[in-house]
Amino acid sequence: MGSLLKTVQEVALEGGQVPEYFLYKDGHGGSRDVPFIDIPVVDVGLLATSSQELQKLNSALTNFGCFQAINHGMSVEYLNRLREITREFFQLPLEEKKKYLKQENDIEGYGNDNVYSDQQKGDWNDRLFLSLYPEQQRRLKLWPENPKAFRSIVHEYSEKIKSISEIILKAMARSLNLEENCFVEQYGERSKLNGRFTLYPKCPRPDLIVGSKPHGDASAITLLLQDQSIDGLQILKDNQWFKAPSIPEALLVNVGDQAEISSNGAFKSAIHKVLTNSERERISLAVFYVPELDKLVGPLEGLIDESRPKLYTTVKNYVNTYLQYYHQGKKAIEETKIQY
Ligand SMILES: O=C(O)CCC(=O)C(=O)O
Ligand SMILES: [Fe+2]
Repeated sequence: MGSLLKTVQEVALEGGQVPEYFLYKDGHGGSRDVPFIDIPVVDVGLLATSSQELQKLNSALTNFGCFQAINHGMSVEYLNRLREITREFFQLPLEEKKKYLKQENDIEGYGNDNVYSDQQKGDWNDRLFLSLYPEQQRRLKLWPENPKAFRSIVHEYSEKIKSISEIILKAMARSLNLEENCFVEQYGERSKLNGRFTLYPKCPRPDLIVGSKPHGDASAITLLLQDQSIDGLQILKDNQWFKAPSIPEALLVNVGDQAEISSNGAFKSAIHKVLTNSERERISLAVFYVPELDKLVGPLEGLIDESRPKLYTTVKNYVNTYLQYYHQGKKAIEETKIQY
């Protein structure tokens, strides 16, 4: 077992028979033939002053588990530059990318899924996973020196995402009538940002192969920069799959399992998946806001009362728990729910 020996990009380039490891039974690649969903658009610049915008945020996170964040202080040209740099990294020769190869049983670096069992099915993507923040925790050896601007632009993006996520977490608290620092304090001053740059190569059998399996994120919140031209991301709402639109100037922000837990279920971790495409490759850049490892994350006091008891147990280092369950095909969030 261990890591896949080849990258998905290599498998895609070789052509021929796709390894069994990627193939689901008929139709399990998911259907493209589903409607788009109108995910609410929230103006981040208005969250501090407009109660209407705050209400919109609350309703989006309650009903969809996500929103499209606009007016966050980054121009579309800047976001396109990040998309470009992501694409450029994956276009480098394999030998160059392999300098940043993820070691077995590590999660940081360039690679794809660790293989834990014979039953496991592979996601059709390669990625570069990097710890972005706090700065002292960066493993610069795994940060590409090519494209040349990679390190500086990703450094700058980390700082921007740090401040945007704090604005959002504070607004989330206020939208629940809580003191604005409730979430950020629970997650800790040294909460982490992890970046996941992903490439979904062209896929020969989109009907049988999945880009990313259905999942909720293990983060508190995730800020996702989607490919500006290729769709593929789908969101589950009321037990139905919908296509998530990509808005060039927006970040798609979703609730992860840990904000569902802290909000005592007021906000729902958005279940999502990614389809594959035979025509064009797709990239994305997800940044996960993850609490400090030794912080206790549980339903906030102000959200527990007689009519709404504590619905989740308090967790610590949830990402670890999440991964253990994930590889057994189970959902960690389900295991944290308290049954009354
Ligand atoms: O590629 C995407 O659009 C989504 C990626 C994702 O869900 C993840 O990295 O957790
Ligand atoms: Fe995700």
